[in-house]
Amino acid sequence: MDLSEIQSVKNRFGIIGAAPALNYAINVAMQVAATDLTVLITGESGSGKESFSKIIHSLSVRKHGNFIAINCGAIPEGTIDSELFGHEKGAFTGALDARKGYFETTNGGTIFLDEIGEMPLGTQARLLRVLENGEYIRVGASKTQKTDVRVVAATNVNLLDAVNKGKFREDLYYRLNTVPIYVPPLRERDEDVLMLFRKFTNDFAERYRTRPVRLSPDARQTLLSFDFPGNIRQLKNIAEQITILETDKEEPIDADTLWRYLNPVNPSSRRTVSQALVPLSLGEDATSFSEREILYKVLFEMRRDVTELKKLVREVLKDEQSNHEILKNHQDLFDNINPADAPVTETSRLLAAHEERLSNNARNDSSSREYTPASRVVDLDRYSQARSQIEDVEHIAEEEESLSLEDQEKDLIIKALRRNNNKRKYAAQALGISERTLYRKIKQYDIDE
Ligand SMILES: Nc1ncnc2c1ncn2[C@@H]1O[C@H](COP(=O)(O)OP(=O)(O)OP(=O)(O)O)[C@@H](O)[C@H]1O
Repeated sequence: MDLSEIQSVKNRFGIIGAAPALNYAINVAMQVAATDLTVLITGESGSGKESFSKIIHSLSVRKHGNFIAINCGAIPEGTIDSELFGHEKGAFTGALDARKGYFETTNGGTIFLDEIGEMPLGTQARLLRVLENGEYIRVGASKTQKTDVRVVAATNVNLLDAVNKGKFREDLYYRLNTVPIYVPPLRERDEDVLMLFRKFTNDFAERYRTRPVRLSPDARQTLLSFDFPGNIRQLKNIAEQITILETDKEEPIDADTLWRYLNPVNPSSRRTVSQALVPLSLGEDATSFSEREILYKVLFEMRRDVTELKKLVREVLKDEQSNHEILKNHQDLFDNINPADAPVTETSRLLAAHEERLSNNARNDSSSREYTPASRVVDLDRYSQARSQIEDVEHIAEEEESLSLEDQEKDLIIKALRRNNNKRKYAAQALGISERTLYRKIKQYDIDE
């Protein structure tokens, strides 16, 4: 194993970590890239499987061909055949034109089939055929076509279990598994946790124009002992939350504060570091725990946002109302205030920063706004509106509290979908869950899109 070559691949693909199991997996990917073999990447959700498919494509002779990543769990069962293999005009209701599938458009390149365990059995039969001899048939066609595509597949479920349950074809499993690559979970890469945390907090500090957080020795131990059911994706989310919410960057983050981010559902449960090693969800499988924990975290974050926002607006209202009193009693004096001399309170500074982030339009408008007593009265109207909006938010938050966890989950998903124009990919990103999980939840809760 040439460690310097492995390091250069890590640099090129932004892979952080030095755990031997990670180096081994990268080495296998580098070796297999040059061949045209089918590769199956296994590893828990969020462990970083996608980069491996890119390494394999980029270091192969197909590097100038197309690379396409498809999440099999995110495509509805009724359309996956047509997406992958294309269809003829009139093949089904709504097929107004013939359409090429990904196996046709990626001819000469690589297809990454993520969440392969979610592929319906009928599609598995078509995939096996294309893997065996490059042949496929468009939906609704009778003519066989040929393509030359390399397949890299990934799964975060045990495919042999799926084979035993009759959900996955055994012949396809062995065909895909020609070369397996195992991406280790974060808890098996102790030495990488601190390195990744530092990298993520530095990157987010740069993005949000703040200083990177530091961890106390106890907090570092807590991070090292945590299980990370959501793996690197979870660590990255936590690093982002801490960077934004822990505004006091003078002191290092202590273990209790860090624990609130690691376990927002039950923040008071941390007593000793060793307790962090105890499974948190006996009786629940790791996947459902990780999804639930992530959704809890979203809820927690929303609550915290609402609380922060309420605090902010109350402070601004207080400031503005007392200024309004002064304005009434000392109109003459106030008229003479030079805008440049006006005190800038911390809350108004925060609000301004918040406004700036929220809307470019606001930034454009602000240049035409003048700081006069009249405009401050108008501002009071704006803050009254803001107050009533906050009351609405409080009302919604109260309603949310009265909902069951399932209802809250459903509600969150509906809101995320609406906010993202029903684009599942972006809604899933906003919720911090995979597209496959989102798709399953949409079906589970029977959500209309
Ligand atoms: N070694 C790493 N260094 C830096 N970032 C990483 C590393 N591994 C993963 N990430 C980041 O973690 C996130 C999750 O990784 P990725 O999407 O590849 O996981 P996955 O195993 O494909 O998950 P899923 O099975 O849910 O699709 C991504 O934002 C990715 O950039």
